Amino acid sequence: MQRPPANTFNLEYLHEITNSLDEISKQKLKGVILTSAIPNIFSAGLDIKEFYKPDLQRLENFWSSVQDVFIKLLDLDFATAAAINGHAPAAGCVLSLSCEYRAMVNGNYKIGLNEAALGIITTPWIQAMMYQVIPMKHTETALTTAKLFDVDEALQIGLIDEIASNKEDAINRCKQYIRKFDKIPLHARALTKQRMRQTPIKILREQRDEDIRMFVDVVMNPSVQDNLKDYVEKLKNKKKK
Ligand SMILES: CCCCCCCCCCCC/C=C/CC(=O)SCCNC(=O)CCNC(=O)[C@H](O)C(C)(C)COP(=O)(O)OP(=O)(O)OC[C@H]1O[C@@H](n2cnc3c(N)ncnc32)[C@H](O)[C@@H]1OP(=O)(O)O
Repeated sequence: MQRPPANTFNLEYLHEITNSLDEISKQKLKGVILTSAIPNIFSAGLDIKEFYKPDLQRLENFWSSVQDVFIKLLDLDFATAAAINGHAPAAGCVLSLSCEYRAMVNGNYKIGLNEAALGIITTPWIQAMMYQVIPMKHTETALTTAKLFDVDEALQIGLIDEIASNKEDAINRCKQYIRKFDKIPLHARALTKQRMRQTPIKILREQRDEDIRMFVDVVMNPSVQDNLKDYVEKLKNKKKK
């Protein structure tokens, strides 16, 4: 990913990603490794500008595109791994959770789902995605407290699989993970993966329209807009301090 300054996902970038995923899903690949070309930030999540004072039609398109990317990522037949070379809050964390394996570079980085702090509620398919990776009890506490974990904590609860010393090491660990499937028939691997991951996809497919309506309602709520205003200001003012 290379969308400076923080690899955030806006509508146009989500479309680009959708096209890339469509393209790579036609190829016979062994696996894909997601990482960031931006030092110290894997992804800062969804672009907050998309939901602060939004245009309604664009907001609906935006959330629909988020849903598309999520389904396409989870549905990829081949192995997916994340070399997390920096902060991975919110959708950055979801992106890594949608992969089968995660190696995170050691450093003063945070990973987790902090939506509640912004007044946004995590949707059931994201919750399901998270409790497929870490136990339900940890998921509930993490989501309700908007917890961002440091690297050691993330390893301890299983949010990441390994700690790497740097980006190259993280990528090599991802490659080693993907090589584990060299001798496994592709079809059997793909179907097993699909079945293991069907819960979040099923939840989302069954309620896509309702999910968009709920997201729009939450985002347009005046108190959420007030929260977002403060949050955007805080991010802007960080550099001035
Ligand atoms: C393959 C792709 C798939 C993608 C989608 C998958 C499906 C996902 C679905 C899941 C949906 C779940 C819902 C998620 C909701 C969200 O994601 S809301 C976003 C929440 N994000 C945050 O709260 C993170 C906010 N940012 C930070 O905390 C920090 O920026 C950082 C810790 C990440 C990095 O800190 P630092 O290195 O000090 O950089 P900064 O100076 O803070 O930031 C640099 C630059 O980026 C701007 N920025 C940062 N984050 C965002 C953001 N989320 N949106 C918009 N802009 C952001 C920040 O303002 C700075 O801008 P300037 O340089 O000042 O212009």
